[in-house]
Amino acid sequence: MTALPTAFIEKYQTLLGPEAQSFLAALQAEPSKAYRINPLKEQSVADTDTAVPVPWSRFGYYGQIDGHSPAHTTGQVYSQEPSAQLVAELAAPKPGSRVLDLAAAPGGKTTHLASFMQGQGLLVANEINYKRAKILSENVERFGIRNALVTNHDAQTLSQHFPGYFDTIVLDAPCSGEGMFRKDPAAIQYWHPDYPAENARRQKEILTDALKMLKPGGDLIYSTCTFAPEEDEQVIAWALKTYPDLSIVPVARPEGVDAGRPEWADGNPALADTLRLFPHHLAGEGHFMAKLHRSATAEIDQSQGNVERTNLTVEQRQSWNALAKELLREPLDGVLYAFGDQLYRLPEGTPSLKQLHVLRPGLHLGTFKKKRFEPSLALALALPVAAFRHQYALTDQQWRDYVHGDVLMLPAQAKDPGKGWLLLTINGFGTGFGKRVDRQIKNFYPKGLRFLARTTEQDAVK
Ligand SMILES: C[S@@+](CC[C@H](N)C(=O)[O-])C[C@H]1O[C@@H](n2cnc3c(N)ncnc32)[C@H](O)[C@@H]1O
Repeated sequence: MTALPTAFIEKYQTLLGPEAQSFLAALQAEPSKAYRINPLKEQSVADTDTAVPVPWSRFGYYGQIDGHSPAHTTGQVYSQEPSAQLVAELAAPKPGSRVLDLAAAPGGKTTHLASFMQGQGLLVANEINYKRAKILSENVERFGIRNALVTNHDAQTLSQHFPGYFDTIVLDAPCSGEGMFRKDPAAIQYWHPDYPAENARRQKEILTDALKMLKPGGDLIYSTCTFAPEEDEQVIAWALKTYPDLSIVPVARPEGVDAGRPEWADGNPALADTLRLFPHHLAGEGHFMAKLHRSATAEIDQSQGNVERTNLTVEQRQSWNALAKELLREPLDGVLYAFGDQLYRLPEGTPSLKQLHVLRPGLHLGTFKKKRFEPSLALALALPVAAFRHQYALTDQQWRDYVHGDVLMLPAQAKDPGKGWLLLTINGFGTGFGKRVDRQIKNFYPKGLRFLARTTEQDAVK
């Protein structure tokens, strides 16, 4: 591991006293790996190790996920280090509520929040950086999330669209990343003594904009993956002083999780209700989090909440209806919305999308082509397998061929899966679409996602 900066070591020796030695030693140890299973999928995960649960996470287990495995590609699991798994647990949004994940890429908290929402309500997953927003959007698709808008805005611009709108906001703020030191040695290179203070300035700006979007009576979870008091207790102390309608919600502290340190900020005893996760006290990389509540009587600007309506032409509706009849056992309800040649089903109560930079407005249904409609991968990943009329279960080798982009041949002895569009499954989970023509199954796995999946034997001789 890259050596820790001397100024960093000295800072934590001063803050932690005799405890610093075990903290600094923990930063030299191997990182903890974990993942969450996806409750939006209907079955339990057969090929992952669920022996050791992450104690504070409803869906979390210790262990490493192969990013090229069927379990990962079909969205049954999401890799996320253990301490980060407490953030969405504090939020635990209700199905049907309005939720914002303001700094969302690559999607750890978004996928976790969606796990609580069960496809009901509106989840806005926003990311300022376009490239990262695209990765976020892919992860939303892979996880089978039906009720998310993925947007690409800075916090200030977003706040103008959604005044006083959200019941729950998660601000997993950009930070100095001291809790990333074990996982990503590059984070050590970025660090310098003024880095936490620089980050704190930006965090206060983003938090100011985030709070403009929080309803009276709503909750905001602020979190960082750093240990620096400037970015943790001191930001919350500043927020409590600046916004008298905010208070810290006391939350149960799981074993191994530390209380926040009032003495590292302005001494406000309420700061002891924030949470610190240290790698020398639990198996996780490190995090800080605070659950803030805005009083129900707070007076702030609130959005009028115009709802977006369908914008389909008659031809587009006919084209989708024809495909839906062939593909699905039951019609899909909800507001259909065309974005250029792409068709989406909006999350319930989606506000006006005008002037919003949206990468994914809800569930992607597919693409209008000349005189036909092509279903999307998102549809295969989001709906239960039983929703599709015709399915074909791939063997492991066929699945490797499929994700590689090859045309598949129906074996002579195979049971007739039907003609036309087929949902292809692996281990009982939808993995994409194929189109059956005679004994061939044409491959519709998106070109940008294709990869070479190795067999376990190939991995063994690697
Ligand atoms: C800690 S990461 C988020 C990790 C994510 N929540 C997850 O769990 O996968 C912080 C994110 O904030 C974004 N960011 C940076 N500056 C921002 C700003 N001014 N407003 C909003 N987001 C910002 C970064 O691009 C980065 O993706």
